[in-house]
Amino acid sequence: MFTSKAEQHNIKAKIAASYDKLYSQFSSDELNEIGNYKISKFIGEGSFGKVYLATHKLTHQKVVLKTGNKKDPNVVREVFYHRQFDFPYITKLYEVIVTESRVWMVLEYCSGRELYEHLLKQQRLSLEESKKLFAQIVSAVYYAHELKCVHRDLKLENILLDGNGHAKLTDFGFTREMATRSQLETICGTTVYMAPELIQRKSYDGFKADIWSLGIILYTMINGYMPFDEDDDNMTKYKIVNEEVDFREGEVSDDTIDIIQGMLRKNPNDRLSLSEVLSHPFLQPWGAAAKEKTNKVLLKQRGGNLHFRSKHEKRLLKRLKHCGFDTGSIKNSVNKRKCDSLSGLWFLLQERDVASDVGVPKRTRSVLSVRKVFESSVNMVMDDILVNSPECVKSNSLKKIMSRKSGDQKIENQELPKLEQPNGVKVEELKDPKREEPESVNSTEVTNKKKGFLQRVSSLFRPKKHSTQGNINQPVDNHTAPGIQPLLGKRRHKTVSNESQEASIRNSLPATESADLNVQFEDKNNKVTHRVKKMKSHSSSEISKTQNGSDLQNLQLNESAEEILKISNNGGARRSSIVSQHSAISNDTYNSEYSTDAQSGFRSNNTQSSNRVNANSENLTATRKNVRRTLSVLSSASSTSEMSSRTDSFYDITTASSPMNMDIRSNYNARSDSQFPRINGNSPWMIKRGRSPIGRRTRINSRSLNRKFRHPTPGRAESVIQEESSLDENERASNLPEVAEYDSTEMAIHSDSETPSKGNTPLYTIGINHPEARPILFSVGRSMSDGSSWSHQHSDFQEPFSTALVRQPSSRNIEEDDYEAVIAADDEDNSLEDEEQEHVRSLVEYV
Ligand SMILES: Nc1ncnc2c1ncn2[C@@H]1O[C@H](COP(=O)(O)OP(=O)(O)OP(=O)(O)O)[C@@H](O)[C@H]1O
Repeated sequence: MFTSKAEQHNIKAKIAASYDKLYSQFSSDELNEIGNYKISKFIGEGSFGKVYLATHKLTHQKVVLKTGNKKDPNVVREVFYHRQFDFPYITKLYEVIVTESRVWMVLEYCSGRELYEHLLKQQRLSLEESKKLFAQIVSAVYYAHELKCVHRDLKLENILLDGNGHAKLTDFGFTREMATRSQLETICGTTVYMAPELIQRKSYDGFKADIWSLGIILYTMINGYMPFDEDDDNMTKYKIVNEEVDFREGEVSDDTIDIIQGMLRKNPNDRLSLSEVLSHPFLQPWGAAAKEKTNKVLLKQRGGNLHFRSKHEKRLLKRLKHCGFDTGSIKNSVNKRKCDSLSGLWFLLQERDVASDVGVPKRTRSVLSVRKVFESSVNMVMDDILVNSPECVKSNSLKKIMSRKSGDQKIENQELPKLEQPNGVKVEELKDPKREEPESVNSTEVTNKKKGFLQRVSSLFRPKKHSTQGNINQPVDNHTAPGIQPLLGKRRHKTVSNESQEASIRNSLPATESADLNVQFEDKNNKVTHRVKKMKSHSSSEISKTQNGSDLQNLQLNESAEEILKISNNGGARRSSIVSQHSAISNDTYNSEYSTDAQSGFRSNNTQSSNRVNANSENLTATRKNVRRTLSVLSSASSTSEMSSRTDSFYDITTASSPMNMDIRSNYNARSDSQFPRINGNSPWMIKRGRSPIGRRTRINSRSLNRKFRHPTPGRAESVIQEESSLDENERASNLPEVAEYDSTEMAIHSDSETPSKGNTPLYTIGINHPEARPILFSVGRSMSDGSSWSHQHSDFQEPFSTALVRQPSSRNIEEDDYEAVIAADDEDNSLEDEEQEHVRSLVEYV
C-alpha cells in the first residue's frame, strides 16, 4: 500500500500525465502504425496511392504497405484479384486493412525493387538471366491465366525482384476475370506494351493481349530497349499495328527471334500460348521447370491442398497450437484467403522461419519463434509455458540460450517517419536506413543478465542480417553506365517525391539532363540511342486525344507512315531522336473503365497536366516528366460491360483494428471463436501459473495450486486478473487480485475504460525504456482461511523488467497480515522453487 498521501498524489499525477500523452497520441496527425505494422519509410508512389516499407511487429518481417482510396474501384479490383493468388512468383498479399477511407494492402516486400530498375542498371540482361527471369514471369502469368484472370498491365515496372533475385508479378489493378467471357473491350494497359488489337480499339482476348505484353518484356530484357517506342505516340501505335519487331543481325539466336516473334504476332490467334512459351527451346531448362512447378501448385490449389501439408508447416502449426493459438481459425483464414491478421501472421511466420533456416537448431528456433509471436501478440508472459514445454526442455535450455545471446547490445534509437493522415500521408523525415531496427526500443544498454527476461528473448527474434540478400537500404540506382548514374540517381529520387520536389530537382539539372529523365541506352552498333521508358499507371478520359488534338479513334492506323508522321510532326517538334519531349503525352492517356467525369479526378491528373503541357510549351519539360514515368491505362470503352466485376462478393476482408491491439479482455465471452491464442484451451490471458508462493516462501494450500489467472466476468470487463479455479463465476470475480497502480507509459491499452481516474482504470504496458520505468514487485497472497480472496502488495524493484502492466487500484484496504507471499525478481533466483518462480514471472510480467 502507499505509505503517504504525497506518494499517492505523485502517482496520480503520473497517471494523469500518461493519460494526456496517450490522448495526444490518439489525436495526433502522425501515422506510424497500421494494424500490426509499423511504418518505417515511404518508398514510392503509384497511381493508386503511396507505398511504405513497414515491419510486422510480431515477426519483425519487412513488408510493404500499399495504400489506396477505398472508393477507387481499381483498388477494390486489385485486392479482389490479388488475394486469390498464391504463387511463388506473385507478390504475396498478406493482409488487407480497411480504415475509414483507405485500404492498406500488406504486400510481400521485394527488396530488389523493379525489374525495370534492374534493367536500367544492367542496360541489358544476359541471356541466362533473361531466360530464368522470364520463365518465372511467364509462369506467374500462366498461373493467373489458369485461374481465368488476365493481368492487362504487364510491364517491367510491375515485375519486382525479391532478395533472392526472383521475379514477382504485382499490381493487379487492371486484372479481370475471363471465366465468363472470351472477349474484353476496355482498353487498358501501357501503350508501348499494348497489343495491336487494343491500339485499334477492337474487342480483344485478354489472354492473348497479356502474351503480347510478355513478348515486349522479353524483347526489352534481351535488347535493353523497347521494340515499339517512338517519341511520337502515333508513330509508336502505328508501328505496333503495322511493323514487325527487328533484331540486330547476328546478335540474337534463332530461338530468341522465334519465341519473341511468336508472342508478338499481330493476329492474336497466331500467338504462342503460354504453355508453348514455357516449352519453347529458348526458355529451357527454366521454362519446363517453371511449367511443372506451376502445374503442381495449381493442382494442389484446386484440390484445396495448398497449405498445412509440408512438414515445416505442420511443425509450425503444432507449435502455435501448443501455445494456445486457435489453429482452426488460422487455417480457416489462410485457406479462405481472408487476408486478415491471422493469415498475415501465418505467412509471415512461415517466411521468417524459412528465411532464418540457418544456424539455429530447428527445434529450439521453432519454440522460440512461437514464443516471440505469442509474447508480442498478447503482450504477456509465455515464459512459463515455453520454459516448461517439452520442446524447450529437450532442446537447449532457454536460459542458456538467453544468457548466451542476451549479450550487451546497444539498440539504436529509432526515428519514425512522420506521416500525414492516411489520405494525405507525407513523410517529413526519412530514417537513415542503416539505422533501421525493427524494434521500437530506445537506446538502452542491456548489460545485466538478470534484466528483463522478455527483452533477452526478444533479442533472439530480431531478423538476421543476410548479407547475401538484397538490401533495401542500398541505393537502387547505382547505375554502372558512366554518365547515367547521376541522372538516374536524381530521377529515382524524384520518382518517389512529390511534384514540387520533382520540379526543384529538375530545375537543378542542366537543360540537357532535365530535358528527359528517362534513361537512354546507347546502341553501340547502330549508334542509335534507345530508351526504356518507365510508365506510370494512370488514367484519364482523354484516350482518344493526341497531343495535337487529333482524335485517335478516327485515325486509320494502316494509313501510310507519311500520313501518320505528318500528324505527329504537327503535334510538336521532337527535340531529338534521343530525348523526346512530347511523345508521352497521349501515350500515357487513358480512361478508367469506371471513369466518369467525377471520377476522373482519381487518375486523370497526369492527363490534365499533359494537356497543360501542350498549352504551354515552357512548362513542358517539368510537367512531362510526371507523365512520362509510367502509364497504365484503361479506357472507358466498355465500362458497363466490365463493371460487373465489381459485384464480386468478396468482402470478408477484416477491418482495420488488429486483434493484437484490441482489448483482448473484452473478447472473453467470445473466446470460443476467438482468433486469439489460447493457453491450455483457455483464453489468452488465462495463463496457467504454477503454485503461488506463500507464507514467506512456504507453500500455499493445495486449493490454490491449480488456480489460473484469467480476466474477469463480463460485468467487470475492465478489471484485470482473476483467478480461475473450480469456483463459479461469482467466486472467481471476487477472487480477483487487485494490482497496484504504477506509471503508465507507452500504449497497448487493454481496456476500454475512458480515463484512468475511474475506478476501473485501463491497463498500460510500461516500456523498459521509459525514463520512469521501474518494475513492480508484487507480493501476492491470500489468507489461509478457506474461501479467502487473493490480494497483493507492491513495492519497488531494484531491477527493471522489460514489461509490466499496471493498474490503479480500486481498493486500498488490504491488510498487511493478509499477505503471505514474497515475490522474487527473476527465474534465476534459486531461492524460489520452480513453480514459485513461474508464479512470480506470470504475475510481474504478465500482470
Ligand atoms: N512489394 C513491393 N516491394 C518493394 N517495392 C514495391 C512493392 N510494391 C511497390 N513497390 C514500389 O513502390 C513504388 C510504387 O509502386 P506502385 O505499384 O504503387 O506503383 P507503380 O507500379 O510505380 O505505378 P502504377 O500503379 O501506376 O503501375 C514503386 O517504386 C514500386 O517499385
